Amino acid sequence: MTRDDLFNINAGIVRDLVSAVADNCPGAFIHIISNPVNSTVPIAAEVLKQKGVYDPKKLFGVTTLDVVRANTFVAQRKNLKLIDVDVPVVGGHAGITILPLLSKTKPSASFTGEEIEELTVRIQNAGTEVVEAKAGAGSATLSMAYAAARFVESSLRALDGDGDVYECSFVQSDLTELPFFASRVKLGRKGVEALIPSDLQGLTEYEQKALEALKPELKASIEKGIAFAQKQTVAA
Ligand SMILES: NC(=O)C1=CN([C@@H]2O[C@H](COP(=O)(O)OP(=O)(O)OC[C@H]3O[C@@H](n4cnc5c(N)ncnc54)[C@H](O)[C@@H]3O)[C@@H](O)[C@H]2O)C=CC1
Ligand SMILES: O=C([O-])CC(=O)C(=O)O
Repeated sequence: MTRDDLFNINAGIVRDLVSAVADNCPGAFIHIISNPVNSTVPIAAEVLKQKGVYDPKKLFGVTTLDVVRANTFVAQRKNLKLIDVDVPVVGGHAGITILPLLSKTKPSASFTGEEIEELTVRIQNAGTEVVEAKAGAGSATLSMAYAAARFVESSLRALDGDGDVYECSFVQSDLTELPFFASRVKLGRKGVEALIPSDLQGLTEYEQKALEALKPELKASIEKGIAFAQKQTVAA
């Protein structure tokens, strides 16, 4: 089962839950973790638009687990302290749409071409690895909970006025030609305060190619979500 197979079940669940959020707490930060995130976030956006309460700064797809995995695998490979490692992961949250930018790893680390290929594929497939290992009994559970807790805590710090909160998230974006894109964002009291474009500048040839390669799949997933939501009329 892929994240996209979950579309038929989760699209309706996300539509209904977000519709309830729109009615009851329209100003809330909304964190969408249900898969396929690449489609469920656009569904949520459409529902909120239909309800007249869409604030793109407050709608987030939770891709934190991709960063957690990237940091972990890089720390293991390079014998670094996990707490020090930070790898931005951009694009989306499925297969090749997950693009770890290893050249932007902090602290700076060098990788052979082979290591880049191996780590990139491992990070992209880590969720599927767990889904297959559990064979129908669900997906990554504890690591998802950890990632969700981290993102929520960051959101709470931002709401509390901390001026130094950055996370990667799948949000409405103008960093590429796609309407939604995961990148590092600065969080503030009102939600997304700024998208951070610098991670996408000065990419290696490998990353640039991977970025172009992921766009058609990500675009199709976004459009699938929008089409689903536009076919339905949410009760006003
Ligand atoms: N974004 C991310 O990093 C990750 C996302 N996921 C996604 O999180 C979701 C949950 O995954 P698991 O916990 O493994 O699934 P699961 O099948 O173990 O749990 C799903 C839960 O949702 C409940 N549920 C079903 N219909 C519902 C409804 N209409 N309203 C409210 N709750 C409902 C079920 O009772 C069940 O407790 C999946 O969509 C999965 O793909 C999982 C791992 C990582
Ligand atoms: O692959 C899945 O359905 C679960 C998931 O999103 C992840 O573990 O990243």
